[in-house]
Amino acid sequence: MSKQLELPESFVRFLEANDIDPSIYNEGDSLPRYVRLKPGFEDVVQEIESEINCKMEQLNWLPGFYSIPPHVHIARSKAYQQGKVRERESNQSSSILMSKPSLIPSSSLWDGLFQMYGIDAASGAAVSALGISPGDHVLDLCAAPGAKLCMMLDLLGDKGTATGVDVARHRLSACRTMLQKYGLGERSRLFLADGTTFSLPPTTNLPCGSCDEETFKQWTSRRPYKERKQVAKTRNNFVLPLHAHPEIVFYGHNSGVIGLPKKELFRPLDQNDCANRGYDKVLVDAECTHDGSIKHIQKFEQWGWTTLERRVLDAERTDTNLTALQLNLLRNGFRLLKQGGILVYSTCSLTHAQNEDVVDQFLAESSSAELQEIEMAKEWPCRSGRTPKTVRFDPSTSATSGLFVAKIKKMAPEKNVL
Ligand SMILES: C[S@@+](CC[C@H](N)C(=O)[O-])C[C@H]1O[C@@H](n2cnc3c(N)ncnc32)[C@H](O)[C@@H]1O
Repeated sequence: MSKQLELPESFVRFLEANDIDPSIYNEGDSLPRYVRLKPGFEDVVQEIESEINCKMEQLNWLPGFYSIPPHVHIARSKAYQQGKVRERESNQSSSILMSKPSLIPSSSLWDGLFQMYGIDAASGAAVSALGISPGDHVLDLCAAPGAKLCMMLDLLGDKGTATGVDVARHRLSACRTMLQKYGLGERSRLFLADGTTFSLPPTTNLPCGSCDEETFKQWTSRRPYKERKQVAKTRNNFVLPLHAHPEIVFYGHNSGVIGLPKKELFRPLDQNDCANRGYDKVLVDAECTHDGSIKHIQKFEQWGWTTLERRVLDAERTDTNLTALQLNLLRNGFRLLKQGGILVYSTCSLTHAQNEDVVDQFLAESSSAELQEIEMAKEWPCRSGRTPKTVRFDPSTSATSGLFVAKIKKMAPEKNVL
């Protein structure tokens, strides 16, 4: 039976003000968990099932995704932990690993288990809406901790690049760890930067510096003394100070960074250049109040409801700031998009203020932005948002976490009619 959550009065008031039914938070225990398998690993489902000791139900509406019972925590499962030990002791690769040798990062044998990702199906749908093809240059403007970025990289395969941006250093470090853990770092770059002002193009050009210019060498976690000093100075700033320059915190071998002159990487895109040299796909998975993420809200029972008041409601109280941030992230993400490129705006809030209102305001001011029908959404367990063509995953009907998704295309700028 689902557990009744004792929501604090202030949160209930927030829900009422935003027309959100508080009873959705009682569903948390019955919502399934979702996992995604790296492409090419579909044939090892049975082996993984016996590892985690439960059945994985394939989703017929989202390739590569499976639901598992709510109580199964993959990372904490006995099978998972024993799997590690067994591999270490016997020093032999399991059949899971043996079956796809080319896809497996070489760091350690039991990394094979890391070809399975914990990611909600609604989040997977938002990434699918981008329609990523191998060879695209993709930008994730609010990337950390990185579950969606990993999926974007898997969709790119061995062509194209992914650039992840986030304003929180500790979250971006977790994102870097995740990319490395899953062996996905090769084509990615991570920047600690403000997504509302980030302006660096994808590194699609060949290095063009003269020999005496300082160029990027192979990425190493060891930073030069000058950089370490700089980082130490800002260590207590969990979030990047306003107007700070972007800092590159990771780049992979095939991300286009190695061999590039340092000043070249940090040369911003010219306003007029974006349409040609911008990104093919941009995800703006904006900072929000997270009220649609039932499991996230449930966690405050352990963390303490005062933490919820601080993290969720304070953010909401500074309402204009949060929605202004979302609008500015959307504006900048769209600016960095190539002509013909696709942007997806998503949040895990169920409020109209952070979703339809933001998108409507953006569309009203951007003549080259066109809201697109998400064709594949016809198969998704979602419903239309208040703005036609946008979609919403409602936890009570979709059996996923709550999510709003809007897909926007950059059209040719309208000619001035005299
Ligand atoms: C909803 S989370 C993103 C989740 C992520 N897309 C994923 O799939 O793991 C929102 C993120 O936005 C980041 N953020 C907040 N303000 C930002 C800004 N101005 N620029 C870039 N990132 C920002 C937060 O640090 C947070 O990591």
